[in-house]
Amino acid sequence: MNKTLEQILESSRTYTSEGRVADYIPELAKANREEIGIFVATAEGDYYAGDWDKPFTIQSIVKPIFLMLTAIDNGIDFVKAHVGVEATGKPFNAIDYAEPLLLKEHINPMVNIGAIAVCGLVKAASNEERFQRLLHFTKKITGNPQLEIDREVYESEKKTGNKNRALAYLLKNSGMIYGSVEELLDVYFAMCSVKVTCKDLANMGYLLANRGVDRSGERIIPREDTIFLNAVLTTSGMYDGSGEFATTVGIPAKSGVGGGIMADCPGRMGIGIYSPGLDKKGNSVAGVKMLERLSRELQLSIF
Ligand SMILES: NC(=O)CC[C@H](N)C(=O)O
Repeated sequence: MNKTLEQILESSRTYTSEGRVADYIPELAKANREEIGIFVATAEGDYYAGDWDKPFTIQSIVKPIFLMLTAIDNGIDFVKAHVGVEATGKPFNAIDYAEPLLLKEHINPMVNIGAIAVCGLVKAASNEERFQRLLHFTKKITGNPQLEIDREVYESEKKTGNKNRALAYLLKNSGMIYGSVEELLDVYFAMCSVKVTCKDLANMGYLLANRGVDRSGERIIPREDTIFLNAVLTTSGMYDGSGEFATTVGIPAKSGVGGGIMADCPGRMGIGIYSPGLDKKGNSVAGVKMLERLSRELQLSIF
């Protein structure tokens, strides 16, 4: 299996030069687009190749974590009463929500506006507690108690994240954020800046693949929440590239503008990917290529 991963990685390496690193968060522009890594976590063991241990910020892959903890805290019916599950077909940071569309059923939790809303539904007495709970939960589902925030990326996004600020105020105006907007954005920016590796993402994917039970046998997420989450990831985890990704790879996955992709093949494996060169939609170019090849090689598509 390590040999297969090595081959897939090497044959996808040329695609690293096709992508562009994200620069709308200035600190992310420092990423080296030649880096490329893959990690696969299975019940039998771990397999990896390339820069699987290079840290990068989790960015949008935190969106399923918001959704997971909110679902655990409040139940799926509560979540569905606050946000929708239909793919928007729009870029992840779209702001062109006509007023009639600013209703919960049009707010998808895998794009920025919905993720900010869902972040605010995580149970906590204060936003500081909300952040601590989310970080603790992220450590648990990645199996990595050392996770920390990349302060530079956090400050960089906090300083320049005015579009997210605008989205959050739209939510506030529509009654979808309850407390302080700025404090909630702070939680959102800080959680997008958690530093992870391919291994951390693969462990998170493994948990989803294994219906919420980790490798030590401990149940971390209720089974029905993993089914809900995998369905949402399959239909909207790759932003407005989700349909194409379903046809070429065919497994639940979530990408982030840091260059990471977390994917899982239910019943089989969790996968963590890293390569920071992105396509126009914000998905890792070489990362998607590796997943296409892995899916073909191991017949991963769930369809
Ligand atoms: N697509 C992404 O990874 C977006 C996350 C990023 N922190 C943002 O809000 O813009």
